[in-house]
Amino acid sequence: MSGPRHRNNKQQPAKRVNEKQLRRERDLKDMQELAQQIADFDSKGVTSFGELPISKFTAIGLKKSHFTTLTDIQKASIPLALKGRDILGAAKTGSGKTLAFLVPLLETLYRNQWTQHDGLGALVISPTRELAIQIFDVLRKIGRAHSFSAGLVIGGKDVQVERDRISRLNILVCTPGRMLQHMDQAAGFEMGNLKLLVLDEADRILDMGFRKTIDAIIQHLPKNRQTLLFSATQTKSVADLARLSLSPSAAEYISAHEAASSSTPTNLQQYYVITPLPEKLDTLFGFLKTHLKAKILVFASSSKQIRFMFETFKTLHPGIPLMHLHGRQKQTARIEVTDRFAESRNACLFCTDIAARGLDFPSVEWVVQLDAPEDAETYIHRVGRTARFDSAGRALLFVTPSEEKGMQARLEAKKVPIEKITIKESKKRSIRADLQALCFKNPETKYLAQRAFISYCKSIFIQKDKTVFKLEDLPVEEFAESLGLPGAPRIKFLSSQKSKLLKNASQQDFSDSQNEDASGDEVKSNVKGTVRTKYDRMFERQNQNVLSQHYLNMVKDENNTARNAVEDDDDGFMSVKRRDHELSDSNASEDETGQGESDRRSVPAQEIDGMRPAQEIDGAHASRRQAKAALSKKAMLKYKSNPTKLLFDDDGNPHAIYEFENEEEFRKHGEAEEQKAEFITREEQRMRDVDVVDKAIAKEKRQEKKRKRRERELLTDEDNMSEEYDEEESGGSEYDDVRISGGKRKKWFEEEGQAKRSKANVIKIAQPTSLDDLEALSLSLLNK
Ligand SMILES: Nc1ncnc2c1ncn2[C@@H]1O[C@H](COP(=O)(O)OP(=O)(O)OP(=O)(O)O)[C@@H](O)[C@H]1O
Repeated sequence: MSGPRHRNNKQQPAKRVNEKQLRRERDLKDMQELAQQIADFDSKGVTSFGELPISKFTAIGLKKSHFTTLTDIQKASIPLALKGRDILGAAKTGSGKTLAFLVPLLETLYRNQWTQHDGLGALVISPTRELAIQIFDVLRKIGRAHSFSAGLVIGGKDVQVERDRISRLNILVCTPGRMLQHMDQAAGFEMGNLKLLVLDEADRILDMGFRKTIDAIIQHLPKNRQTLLFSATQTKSVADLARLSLSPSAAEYISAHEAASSSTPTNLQQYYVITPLPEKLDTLFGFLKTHLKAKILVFASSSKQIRFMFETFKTLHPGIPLMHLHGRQKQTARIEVTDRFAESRNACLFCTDIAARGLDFPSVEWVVQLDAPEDAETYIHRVGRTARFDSAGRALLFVTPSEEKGMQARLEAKKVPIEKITIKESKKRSIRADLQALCFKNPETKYLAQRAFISYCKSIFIQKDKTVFKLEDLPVEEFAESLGLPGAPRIKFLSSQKSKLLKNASQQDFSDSQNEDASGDEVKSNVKGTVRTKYDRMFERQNQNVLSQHYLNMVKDENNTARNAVEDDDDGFMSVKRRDHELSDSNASEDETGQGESDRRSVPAQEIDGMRPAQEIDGAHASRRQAKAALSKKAMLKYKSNPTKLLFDDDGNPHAIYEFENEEEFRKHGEAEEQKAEFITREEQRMRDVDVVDKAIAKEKRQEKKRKRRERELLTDEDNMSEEYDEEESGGSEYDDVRISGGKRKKWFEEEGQAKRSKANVIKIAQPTSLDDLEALSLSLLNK
């Protein structure tokens, strides 16, 4: 080894120690200065991040991410949070709450000189995976100059891999369920040092669905931490705050827009339209057809409806790229869809409420709520996916006639300015016949339609607000028809709690009782996973050649995917029994409730338009198991005599099998085998003839329907053409929306009363040119 090198080696560590020492002293000095600046800081008149007493590392991250000016909630909450106060922050959707908690988070760890060896310093909890991912992305951007380690704990990934990394991280962004799993299972996962807890969408996290999980997580956390709660619809519940060890008197309640006249963004235009349930899909399809260049989010109440709409609309090609997002998808699919929609310029995303909160998709123009939200808070979050930060947006809510009054009152009470509109007849598209054809051709589609039907009914059944959502008002037969089904599937409400209620109560009492009853979540968990219908079993069988691989994958996906706590689940809650076709499978004749078809008939059930709440089989004292045993097929056999085979004649009268002819007479006609062959040929021919006649009748009916539809369209087109022309002449309206070639704007909907006004006292008649036209004209005049 050479001398000089040896000398260098000795000098370098000493120099390094010196440098480290100097840096530490410098950092300490910076930190003390920063602490002093924070203590002295007066937030009045502050407008930019540059004026805040924050570290240069956070300042670099903010600058590189192009954040310079503070939003209202950031101005109001960041200075207080930097001083170490607990915050309950409420501000409109899209107003920048994420930075309002992420900036103080980074600063807290920085001022505490947090290192890898200090373990977990900050925990951010989000109600959905998508939102957690988004928060994590923002954290990475603005925290890029810091040296903290951060991780995302959201499920859908290998637990072991997460577990190995989790204990080395300083910041975690998580969803409640997965976080608790790690807390309970990861040995050496220490949270005793935690300095800061953030609950984004706090009201959602603290509500029924997550209550137990959050309580369990909080038990693992130290009490002397700082807590920040943010949401567009904030909780002020003292009980909630006590659970988080927040004292309402000590915590700062910041409502950035409390004095505002509306609780939704000012640059958001909001409309509602009364749409009877059976017309919803037609109306939506018409809407999409007239907004092909827009970026649209469509909310429905369950993943089954989303899947049905997505699969069928995809086949019907409205002309806009379609995507779907719900909690039953695999995590990779969810991420892929979210990214794809974020990047799209024009697309329609069908989604459940997993996309209702916090998601920051750029440039969404329309939020359409196909199904009314469960409450005004959910409405506010859903519409908040558009008109974010300083951009504009529009929202359209579909309400059924029976929901209108209640929903309007709820929204008014929450300061939501919403305007009623009606849809122009000419812009409606009926897809009912197409859906019927799809269901008829494709058992998978029919199955999806049935599931969509059930889950919609269930969503109404479990709604807490019974003044808005009335199960008994659902036009079930028409609704089923609108989905392409030949009849309404019968639905049984299987919860024993409900059936006990039913036994003693009238239908009205039953509805009322739901208000006091446990939440939907509890209803779900009572019976979750316990009931499979014969159809479920049929579709699960792998050798079913009616099933495509595509459908099998869908079923598999459904079973494999980790269930999101926010998501719907009608498995085990209601069962479906198709009226239109029975399966001969002997297994299939009994569903998992133990009630076969005959038994079901013996149950005195109250039937509401196709929906049957089931009652306990044998009075209050018989247990389900006893009832099941008593009614099992085997048990029933002993009451039956030997079976007698019957034949039915053409008039439907039963005859014993040998009643028609004795053996001697029979043999006179020739050899049995020959007679059999003859009989088969004859019957086959007969079937073919009948088939030809049936097909001809069906074709005739179809043509007749088509002809009538064309006539109707012709008439309304004529009518609307002149109507549109009138509107154009009169200067159009603020709702003008769709540009057609040649620069003329077409309207998809019109103001309340507009249609009536323009049609009043005038019957516009197109010049009849053919016999068909004449017939259509006389029809229309008769109808006026
Ligand atoms: N100070 C700022 N300057 C510029 N853009 C900002 C600023 N703060 C936030 N934004 C942008 O505004 C949009 C909305 O922000 P953010 O997602 O934090 O809103 P939010 O209040 O959390 O909304 P929600 O209630 O829906 O969760 C984002 O695209 C974000 O990048």
